[in-house]
Amino acid sequence: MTAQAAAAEYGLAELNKEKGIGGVGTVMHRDVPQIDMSDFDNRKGEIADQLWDAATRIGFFQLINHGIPQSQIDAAFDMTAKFFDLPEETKAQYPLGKGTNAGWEYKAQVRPSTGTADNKESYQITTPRMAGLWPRGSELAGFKATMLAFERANWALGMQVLSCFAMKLGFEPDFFTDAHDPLSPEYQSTLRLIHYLPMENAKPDDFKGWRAGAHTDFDCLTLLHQRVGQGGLQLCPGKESDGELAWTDVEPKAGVVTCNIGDMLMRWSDDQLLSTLHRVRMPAAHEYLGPRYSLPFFCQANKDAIIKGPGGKYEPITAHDYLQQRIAANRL
Ligand SMILES: O=C(O)CCC(=O)C(=O)O
Ligand SMILES: [Fe+2]
Repeated sequence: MTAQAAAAEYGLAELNKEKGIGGVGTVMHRDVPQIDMSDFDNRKGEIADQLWDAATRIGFFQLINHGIPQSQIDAAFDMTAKFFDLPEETKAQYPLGKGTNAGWEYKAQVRPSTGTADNKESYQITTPRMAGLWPRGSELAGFKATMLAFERANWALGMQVLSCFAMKLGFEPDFFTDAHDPLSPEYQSTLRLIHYLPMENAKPDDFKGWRAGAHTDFDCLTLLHQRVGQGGLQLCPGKESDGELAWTDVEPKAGVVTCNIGDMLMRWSDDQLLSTLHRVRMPAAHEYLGPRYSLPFFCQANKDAIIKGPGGKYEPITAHDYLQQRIAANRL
């Protein structure tokens, strides 16, 4: 089989797993490990052990003492709310280009698991592709500076986590940092601002959909910022299962950054690190019905990085080819 045919087959297998998982399922409690990142340089061995344990068992973990100041996270959320409050005509000047992960979309992301669009709008920041896509200072002062600084803070934290996985996988400590070099034109890590629409005036039928349908992330590692009181994220390990899926709530907590492994790192680790299925459910009628904001940062290896696991389980593929397959499938 050619490398291309093997890649196509792999992509299809991934997608087939995502079909038929759009059902409601049941809910159960599972522990999401918390990992203390303080004194990172001295405690790196211990932190790497904990990250490895979490990532090989459940694929999700929450970082505490992670070094991104709460004031910076709050400022990013404030700017996010202001951005989505802009008039539609203003936001429409900065549209998401197909397959670029840069710009604004409104109810455009269709998940293979549900076949319908997520009930949200989002704005993607992928730094080399932002020409003409930033709101002007006269439209939203301070937005660009706040978001660029926040993007870089997330990148740095993501690279600390990835350096632990590099160590465990037998790569050089900066192996993933080089593969996510932000100064390269091939850089494709993305900060996404998400606004899930308020449900106060929603019709009963609207509650039947999903804020974000079940999916796994395409990237290596996702760092997710959530607001306390704006829950709804649920995870479900073991996406192979064909019975009814059991989902676990991941409650937003003060001071934590919730992380999950994506498909790219799962492949890069020869399937040792788990990319776990997750979704954002609608609130129930008695719960908080206001808007929900979240800020995921996707560590996606640069386009020219070659994804090749230490044990060679899969054919090498560039991160570009790998991502294009997945983005095309989600029709975004
Ligand atoms: O908004 C959230 O809590 C999760 C978002 C998410 O899973 C994604 O954008 O991939
Ligand atoms: Fe996700």
